[in-house]
Formats: sequence, structure tokens, C-alpha cells
Amino acid sequence: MSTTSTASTISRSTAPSAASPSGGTVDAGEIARFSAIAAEWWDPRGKFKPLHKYNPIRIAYIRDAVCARFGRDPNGPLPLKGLRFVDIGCGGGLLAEPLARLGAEMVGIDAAGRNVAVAALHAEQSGVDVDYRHTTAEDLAASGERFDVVLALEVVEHVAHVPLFLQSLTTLMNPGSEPGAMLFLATINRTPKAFALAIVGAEYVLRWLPRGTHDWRKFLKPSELAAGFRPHGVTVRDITGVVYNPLRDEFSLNRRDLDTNYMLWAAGTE
Ligand SMILES: C[S@@+](CC[C@H](N)C(=O)[O-])C[C@H]1O[C@@H](n2cnc3c(N)ncnc32)[C@H](O)[C@@H]1O
Ligand SMILES: [Mg+2]
Repeated sequence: MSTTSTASTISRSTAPSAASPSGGTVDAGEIARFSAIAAEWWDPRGKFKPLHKYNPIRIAYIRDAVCARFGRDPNGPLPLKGLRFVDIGCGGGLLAEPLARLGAEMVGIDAAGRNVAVAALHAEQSGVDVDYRHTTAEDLAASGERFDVVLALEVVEHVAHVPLFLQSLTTLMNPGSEPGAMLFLATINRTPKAFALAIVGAEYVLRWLPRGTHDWRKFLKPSELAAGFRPHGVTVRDITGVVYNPLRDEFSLNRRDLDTNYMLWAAGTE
């Protein structure tokens, strides 16, 4: 993991774009879109319905991979106890809360203040301990805080500056974590099939998501993520597709089909 070039150095040296006047990872239009629907985060039939459906398999994937690497029993009580997690782009906390219940010491950050407020209220009402903060990955990375597990699920396709975002995620991985910090990422592939299913299907036919939620051009191929991690000494260790079965109305892992939704974890190059 590279600690030589800090996120703050990069953000200063990057030309500001229309999407991100600061030159950072925040796309103001994206943040406004998520803020506008923040009240719906915990409604399983609302605008985040696909995330609710997808959530149990994401939680199981993370729990099992972390337990395998850190030598924990995934079925034991509080299997993630003692491990420091950060959930980048945590939204309403759909991921942060269940992982905190499994024992993770959880920090959740989001660039949208309304999301953080909704997440914090829900955690309080549910009696779950999550440290929610309104900030960005690059600012948290620059602050020097480090984590055993870094999560960024369904976020990279919404950021303004992908190289800075990926660098910030790798910087947040604690170099002192044994046997080595993990980084989890989930996103949508840039394929014709993903255009048909994730945009036409989910936004126009099923109307699961508001139109304009996703921009196909911002989707990333697994090879592009791997190339983005490589300069920071981080390698993809596992990758799996996630497919929706309309007959069963459920998502499941499919290691042979990375064409639409996929999840991966990465760690320091050995
Ligand atoms: C599709 S939601 C995913 C939420 C959560 N990770 C989950 O999977 O349940 C994307 C989230 O990323 C946040 N976000 C977008 N760009 C961000 C950035 N540059 N830094 C931090 N959060 C960001 C949005 O505000 C939104 O809450
Ligand atoms: Mg998305």
C-alpha cells in the first residue's frame, strides 16, 4: 500500500472538473440525487429495494471472507469483534448496521449529510453502535485513520474522480493489520448486458430505481479496478458476479457471470 503520495497531494494537483469543482471525489449532482431520497433508505419497498434484496448476500460474502482471512468462526457469536471497519459511501447504513451487529467496530462515512443523519437516527433507534460521519474518503485518508477492513459497495460508479477514490480506499487500509487489511468493492460492469439489465431493466422496465440513477459510462470493468489498485500495492484476491433471478425474485452469487453486478475483495500484494 502506497503511503508516499497522500490523497491530499493528489487532490491539490488535480484539475477541477464540472462534476467536482473541488477536484475531489464528490460529484455534486450525485450527492443531490441521493440526498433527495434519503428518507427511503430503510423502506424495503422504496427506492432502495434492490439494495435490500441484495443485502443478505453482501453481508454473508464480507463476513465469510473476513472470517477466513482473520481466522474467525463465521457462525460464532460476534465473529467480527475487535476488527475496525470503515464503510465509505454508507448511505443509510444498510451494510454498516448488520456488520456492527456482528461485532465490527464500525465507522460509516458519506458525502451526503442527509444520509448520515438518517443512518445515525436509525442506528440509535435500533440500539446499534456505528460512528457515522459526514466526510469523504480522501479527507478521512488524509486524517491518518486506518482500518482492518475498508468497504465501498455501490459507490465507485457514483464518484467524480475514480483514481483518487481508489487511492483513498487503499490508503485507509491499515498496514499494521495482521494478516493484512482487506478492501471490499461492489459495482456494475460496463457491458452491453449491464446496460440492458441494470439500466433499461432496473430503471425503465421494473422501475426499481429512479431513471438516471446510473450512467453506463461510469461503470467500471474488473480489469480497470485492478489496474487502479495496482500502483498502490493492492491486488484483487477474489471476485464474484451477483445475478438476479426473476423467478425466485432474489440475488445470488455466480462466479462465472461478472457481466452485470460484481463484488470483489483486495489486499496488499504479496
Ligand atoms: C448507491 S449508494 C450505496 C450505499 C451503501 N454503500 C450501500 O451499498 O448500501 C451510494 C452512496 O455513495 C455516496 N457517495 C457518492 N459519492 C461519494 C463520495 N465521493 N464520497 C463519499 N460518499 C459518496 C452517496 O451519497 C450514496 O449514499
Ligand atoms: Mg449504484
